[in-house]
Amino acid sequence: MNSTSARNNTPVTGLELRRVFIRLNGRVLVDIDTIITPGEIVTLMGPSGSGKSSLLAYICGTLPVGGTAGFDVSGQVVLNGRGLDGLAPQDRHVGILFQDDLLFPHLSVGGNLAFALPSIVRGRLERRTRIEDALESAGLGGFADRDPATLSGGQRARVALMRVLLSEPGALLLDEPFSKLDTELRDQIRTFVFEQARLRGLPTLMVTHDPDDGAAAGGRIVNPV
Ligand SMILES: Nc1ncnc2c1ncn2[C@@H]1O[C@H](COP(=O)(O)OP(=O)(O)OP(=O)(O)O)[C@@H](O)[C@H]1O
Repeated sequence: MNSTSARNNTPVTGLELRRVFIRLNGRVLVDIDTIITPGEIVTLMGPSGSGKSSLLAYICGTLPVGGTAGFDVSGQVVLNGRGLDGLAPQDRHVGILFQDDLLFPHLSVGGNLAFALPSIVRGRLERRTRIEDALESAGLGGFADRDPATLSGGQRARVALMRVLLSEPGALLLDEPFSKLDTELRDQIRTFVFEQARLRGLPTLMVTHDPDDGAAAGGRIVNPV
């Protein structure tokens, strides 16, 4: 399924959430219809249990749908003109950053990043160069052989972001990725994440409880319903 602008027939770029409804046991958790444009950061705010993470899971293709305890969903998710519904999570090209950095403890920093590189990037040298460039741009030049356990919280957060970006996503989802960082670090990492999202023109949807995150993003603030 393709998405085109009615006016000039050019593909719509960005992340479109078309009349997305998510219900759980008859309760409407999400009712949203919006387009997040390239480089735009939209903040999704709402109380605990209001369906924010469920919406992100739906976009990623990991929401358990149907069955006795499942969610009931309708609508469409379209990324840069390509419909995502029905695609496996790994085929959607949507990157997500969570509250926990989820770095693999048994791999080096470089090993963690290598894991994310698209398989089309072949050749040891090319892979190594991409990893080193990513670390350099995160202010972590020379960290490839480090054990993640020896990194600070801020360094780990930067590696986690680079791991997502190396997978070359078409959109970025942020599920409260700053909430476990202390205030000063939180400001730094938040600024870095937003800079990278804008630099790469990624439509970005950020879930948060914290109004400061929304203010720092400086964009639209939406609610699940
Ligand atoms: N796998 C699941 N199976 C059944 N119910 C679920 C599942 N995941 C979440 N829920 C329920 O769906 C509702 C929405 O949860 P969700 O995690 O999307 O909310 P949230 O707004 O992200 O909450 P929080 O801010 O606390 O993370 C809650 O009532 C939750 O208990």
